[in-house]
Amino acid sequence: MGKIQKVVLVGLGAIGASYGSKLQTLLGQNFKVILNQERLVRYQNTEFKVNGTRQQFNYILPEIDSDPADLVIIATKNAELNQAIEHVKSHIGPSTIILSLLNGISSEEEIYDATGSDHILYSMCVGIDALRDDFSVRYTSIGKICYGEKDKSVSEDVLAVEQLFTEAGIPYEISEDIWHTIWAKFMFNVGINQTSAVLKAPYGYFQQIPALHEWMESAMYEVVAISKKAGVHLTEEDVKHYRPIIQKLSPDGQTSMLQDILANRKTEVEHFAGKVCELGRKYNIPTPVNNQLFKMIHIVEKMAKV
Ligand SMILES: NC(=O)C1=CN([C@@H]2O[C@H](COP(=O)(O)OP(=O)(O)OC[C@H]3O[C@@H](n4cnc5c(N)ncnc54)[C@H](OP(=O)(O)O)[C@@H]3O)[C@@H](O)[C@H]2O)C=CC1
Ligand SMILES: CC(C)(CO)C(=O)C(=O)O
Repeated sequence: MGKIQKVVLVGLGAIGASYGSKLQTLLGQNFKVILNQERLVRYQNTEFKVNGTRQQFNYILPEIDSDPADLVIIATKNAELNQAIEHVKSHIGPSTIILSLLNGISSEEEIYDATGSDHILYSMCVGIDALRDDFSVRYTSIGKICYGEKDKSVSEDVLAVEQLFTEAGIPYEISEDIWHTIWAKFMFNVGINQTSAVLKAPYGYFQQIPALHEWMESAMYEVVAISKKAGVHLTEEDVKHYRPIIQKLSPDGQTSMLQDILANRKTEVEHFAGKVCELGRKYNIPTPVNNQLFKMIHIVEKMAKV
């Protein structure tokens, strides 16, 4: 892969719009956002703002016939991933790099199953406190995108993405062991996203209330136990690594799962507690905290519909 010139994004939400606005500024017409017909009507008639600045995104329909993109970025929620893959498929050629910014530990495998692509870089973003309110996205910290090859090689694809992110001003880190990094992030989401969603607690409460912090970490330690059986070997150090990161987040900021609850959207609980409980059963490891969180979040989702 030479220089990345054409980028396609699917998922213009909190994450997609935050990083996408930087790519839009760098690439102009060579940065496209895929929307299906129903979304196109909604988005075309509305101003889209990131941190208060109007964005002129170039929207295209999934079925538009075009040359493959150099890079496809997927930034939907997990529940929308299958549909998003269908929407971008016609933009994926034999050398198109694919980057999935979704939380959880399964999106890259799902993308591989659906596309058979050999150019999927494993990735995730951290430290970003983006908030979405319909067509307005705001963040105080853009965090960084961590990515890499699952086999830890520094491939041409890795270097091409590095050049793009540098030119676009997107903070990034080429992870030495991206699979470990993704699992560590998964552990963090299992803790903070789920407890924040149940208590409707923005980050400020996690910064100030030790008992809440402890409850969050009790959910994370269940992931640590499972990771050892799964060959990833998270440790207490991985849990502690997130403590200063929480302190730096905006006190009013909300996890993506809390944002989903407040906006009456389906959450990603199946990909967090759901996955932990599934792996706990597989490896015979008790997961009482996540069992409760799984039930509670489903109840909270149902309460929104009553
Ligand atoms: N928000 C955050 O701070 C963080 C989120 N994450 C992770 O990043 C991922 C994305 O989260 P987030 O940005 O918060 O999610 P959002 O819900 O804000 O954004 C998802 C976007 O995808 C769009 N979308 C869904 N399906 C399609 C489709 N088929 N075609 C085109 N667009 C589609 C949605 O459009 P519409 O609204 O029109 O339905 C929405 O704009 C999640 O896995 C989350 O866990 C990771 C780190 C931080
Ligand atoms: C790490 C955190 C909590 C914010 O970047 C996140 O991944 C999310 O909100 O889903």
